[in-house]
Amino acid sequence: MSTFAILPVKRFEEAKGRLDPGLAAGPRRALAEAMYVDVLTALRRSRGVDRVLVLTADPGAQRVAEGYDAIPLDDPAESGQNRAVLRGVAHARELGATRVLCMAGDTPMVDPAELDTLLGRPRTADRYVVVVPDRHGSGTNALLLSPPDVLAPSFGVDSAHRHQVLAEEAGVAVEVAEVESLGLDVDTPEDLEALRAVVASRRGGAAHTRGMLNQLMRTNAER
Ligand SMILES: Nc1nc2c(ncn2[C@@H]2O[C@H](COP(=O)(O)OP(=O)(O)OP(=O)(O)O)[C@@H](O)[C@H]2O)c(=O)[nH]1
Ligand SMILES: C=C(OP(=O)(O)O)C(=O)O
Repeated sequence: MSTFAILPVKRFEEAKGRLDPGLAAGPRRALAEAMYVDVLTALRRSRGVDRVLVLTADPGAQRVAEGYDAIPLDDPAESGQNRAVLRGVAHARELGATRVLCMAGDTPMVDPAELDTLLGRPRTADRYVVVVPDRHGSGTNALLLSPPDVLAPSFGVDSAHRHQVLAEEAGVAVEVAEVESLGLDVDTPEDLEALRAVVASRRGGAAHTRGMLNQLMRTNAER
């Protein structure tokens, strides 16, 4: 079995638009980059992930991917998460992947040990879909596909339910797996407050995001 992680990353200067105007453009960009590096770090530390494909048109994100032994793939179209993920899935199949873990770059708390538990869980079927919902139970923060083309990812509003319906319509076993460290994706100001709270409540995890938020607090305090 060969598990590839597929990580789509929007250009940092275009990312996290829903955090505007609460967070200025500079900190928004820095947050997007810090969260990406934390997700990439967790993927590289996960024993269950064999390779990481990063789909991005951002030159900085491409360079960081290489530094983490991930494979950067350009995304000239920049036509949304689903199209980017589909390109990554196709490339993963060419490289021999037998399943793919479709991730997002805005889940900085992700814990590699929890990824290993998710990926290592014995499954009787060869063809299956695992949906990891967000903390509201409506979004999809990770999608495990075996084989990689078992289902066309359909990220977006209410995607957790949609992915389950698509799997059922395809006659494929589907599992909804809550993963505590994958519950929080940072899209809205409310998500950002939740992130600040969870970072403050723990000593470890999300090192780059933690550092960026601490720097932001210091900068604001100096004003
Ligand atoms: N490569 C690539 N990644 C994308 C694209 N659109 C979104 N993503 C990534 O897909 C994941 C989920 O996207 P969103 O939650 O919508 O992130 P976002 O677009 O920065 O947030 P908003 O600007 O608020 O929509 C994140 O990792 C994004 O970086 C795209 O067109 N190309
Ligand atoms: C992409 C998704 O949501 P968001 O845009 O809120 O990250 C999703 O949950 O499928």
